[in-house]
Amino acid sequence: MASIKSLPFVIETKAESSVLLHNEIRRRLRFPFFTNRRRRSVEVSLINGSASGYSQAVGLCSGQISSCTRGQLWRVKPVRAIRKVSVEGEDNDESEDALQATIEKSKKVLAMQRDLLQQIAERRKLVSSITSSTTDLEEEDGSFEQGDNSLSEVETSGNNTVEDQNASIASSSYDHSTVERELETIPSAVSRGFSKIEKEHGEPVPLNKAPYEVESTKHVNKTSSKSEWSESLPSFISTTVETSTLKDEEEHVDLKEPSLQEVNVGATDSTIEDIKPPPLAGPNVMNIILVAAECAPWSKTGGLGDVAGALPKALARRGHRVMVVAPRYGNYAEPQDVGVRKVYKVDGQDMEVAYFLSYIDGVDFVFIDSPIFRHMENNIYGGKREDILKRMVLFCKAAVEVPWHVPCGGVCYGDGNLAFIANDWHTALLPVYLKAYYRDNGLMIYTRSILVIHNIAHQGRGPVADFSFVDLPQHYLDLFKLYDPVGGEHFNIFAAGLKTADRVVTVSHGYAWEVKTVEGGWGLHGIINENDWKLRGIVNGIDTKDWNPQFDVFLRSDGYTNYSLETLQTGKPQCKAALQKELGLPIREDVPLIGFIGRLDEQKGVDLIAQAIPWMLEQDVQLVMLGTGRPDLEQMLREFEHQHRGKVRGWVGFSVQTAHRITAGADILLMPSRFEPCGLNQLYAMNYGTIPVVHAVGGLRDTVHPFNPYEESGLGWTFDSADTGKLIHALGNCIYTYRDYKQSWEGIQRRGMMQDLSWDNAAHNYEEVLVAAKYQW
Ligand SMILES: Nc1ncnc2c1ncn2[C@@H]1O[C@H](COP(=O)(O)OP(=O)(O)O[C@H]2O[C@H](CO)[C@@H](O)[C@H](O)[C@H]2O)[C@@H](O)[C@H]1O
Repeated sequence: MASIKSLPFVIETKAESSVLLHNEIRRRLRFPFFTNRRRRSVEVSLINGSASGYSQAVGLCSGQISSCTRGQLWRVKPVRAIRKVSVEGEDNDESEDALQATIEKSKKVLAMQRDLLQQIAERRKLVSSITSSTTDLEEEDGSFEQGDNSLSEVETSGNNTVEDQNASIASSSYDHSTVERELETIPSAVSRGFSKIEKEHGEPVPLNKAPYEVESTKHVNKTSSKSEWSESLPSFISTTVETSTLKDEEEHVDLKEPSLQEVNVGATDSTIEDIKPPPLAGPNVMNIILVAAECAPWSKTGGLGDVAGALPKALARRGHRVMVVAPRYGNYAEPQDVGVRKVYKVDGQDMEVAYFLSYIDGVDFVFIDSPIFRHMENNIYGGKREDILKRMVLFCKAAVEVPWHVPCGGVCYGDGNLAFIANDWHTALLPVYLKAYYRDNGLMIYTRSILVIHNIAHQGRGPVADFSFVDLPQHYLDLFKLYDPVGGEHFNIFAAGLKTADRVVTVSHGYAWEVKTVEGGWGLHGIINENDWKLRGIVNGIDTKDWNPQFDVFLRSDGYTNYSLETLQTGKPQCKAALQKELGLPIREDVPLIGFIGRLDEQKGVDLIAQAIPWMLEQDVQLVMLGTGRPDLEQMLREFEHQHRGKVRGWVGFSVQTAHRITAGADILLMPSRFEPCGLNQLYAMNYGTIPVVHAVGGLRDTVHPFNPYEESGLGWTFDSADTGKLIHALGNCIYTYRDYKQSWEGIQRRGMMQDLSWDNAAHNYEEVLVAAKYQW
């Protein structure tokens, strides 16, 4: 059986009209689903005559071509393979040239169609998201603060699946005339297909798993299934033991999930196949597993949680099969126990893990459950050094094997065409385990690992003796050993991860440069420079659904309001008044309200704000600071508030709702970070029409272009060194513009809000890195 999915082809024919052409094609290609309903499986049009006397037609084939013999496929040449296919009975340069010209022409036409489709799909996405947000508005009453790991929030996201499918039609290359029809029918077609499978198999089969993907995954899974080689497992892997009381996971699949055959039958349902557009990632489609110690909205201490919650969805929108693996710190409402149990050895002790799964917005969210993670959501990186280390060891050991053990939509990911994305030192052991336990032993040989640096200041350092915790062959010790003047000779997990990962990404271009310097590399600059060839900076995006003033669920009560570019002039002042009221500050529209949100530590430059406060108090401004962290800085916040109640609020705590409300209600966001790998708050701020004043480092320099009053360009104010005087200078200019140059101010706001800050660009760049890793040996 030859299978071609939405593949452009060129066919040569003597048919003189499109009716005859269609008839000929129907005769030549026997389509199993070529019924009236699926007539558009083949779209063809006559293009021109060729030297051989044949006419040429270009078209798109989006069905499965079955039972094709060479004879039946005579003169049908997939465009991509055109150079390789020799046409029987014809070896003519001239006709090859003509054919080539036709291909080029058809490519251009297809590209134009794709652009058009993209525009249509984006508009439809916008319309449907506005509709869904209106619905949400009526239904929504949840809050992150109570029941933080909000079911309501996640359910809201879950609703987007259909929209996302709809949006990704952008990449479809159907005939233009069919586009409108396609778009009209998609939502209902999707939901029909979805509910049909759900009904048949009890559990939804993810829509992004096309039949051929399921089939190939099945194959991968079969060929790389652990059970096939478990007889000869090296001793260090055999620490993975299944508990005797538990069912084999294959049995579990049989009982709870549809069988592979059933999945195939269901998934090849013509309705679903009909609406499945080709993935944006094209032939680069991969299985991707992002592994992180936190993942919003379930767990979050900072930007890493936001990234783990949002980047995977953008990768899934490109057509990849994507999973996130995070520890299960609490009793999350949505993820369900998949019934699989495994045991891993950590520091000589057997530890059992369970897996909880939830499929949201095209992503499989898998949570690893173990007593050592439970109730740690407010203390993810807390406790004794050895205890943190043990948690990360267990997490990484279990995460590497998730693609073998956790059936998602009925089918495990398997280890072919697979890449892990590990994040920061907490999961930097994953690339090391992947190499030491598996690839060094001929297992998972097609699996790759990317390590993302979100913050190199935290490295998982300890005494060299800590090596005993990570349970690796002795010759791996050198990977972890690092000497620097501060720590002396020590054990360094980030160092080992950076050396072992196939590729390294950091979260902005500026920071990619900084980590190679003595000042920015925090002792790891040497290793990073040695591995410069595999380092790339990719600026973070933002979740434009969660962090969007138009849809923000935290702006729907207490006097706040949703607003957009069109309603900026009324909506934002309303949010400002609501914030002033909520915090007990004088409600004044004319006073510049300055916000700060972030961890209270050295990195965020809170001390610079502290030094600037006497100056600020001389101005007619209000200052609101939200953060947790170093006890002395927390105390400082409380004292500021206590001493200057009419002007300053210092909110010590972690409140997602308050963070959203400050972002909406403030006029100015202050980020005097000493270093900032990317920074998300300035991106959120710009999306809300709040003007950032930042120290131009790392991602802040990449993303906040300074205001130029002569050209009326730029997005905020920057200062070039972590110095209180410079901060005051920049903030002073900002306040001056706020007061005296209203039009310029509005221009900055509007430019900020009009940027495309979504994850889509970043996801495309990550894809390039993943593909580079895939083909690297
Ligand atoms: N008290 C509080 N209450 C509620 N919410 C709070 C809060 N304190 C912080 N937050 C939230 O946590 C996130 C912080 O993200 P950042 O990117 O600014 O910093 P962080 O240093 O944690 O991340 C690291 O990783 C990210 C992701 O790559 C990089 O952008 C960054 O530069 C790097 O330091 C934001 O969503 C913010 O609103």
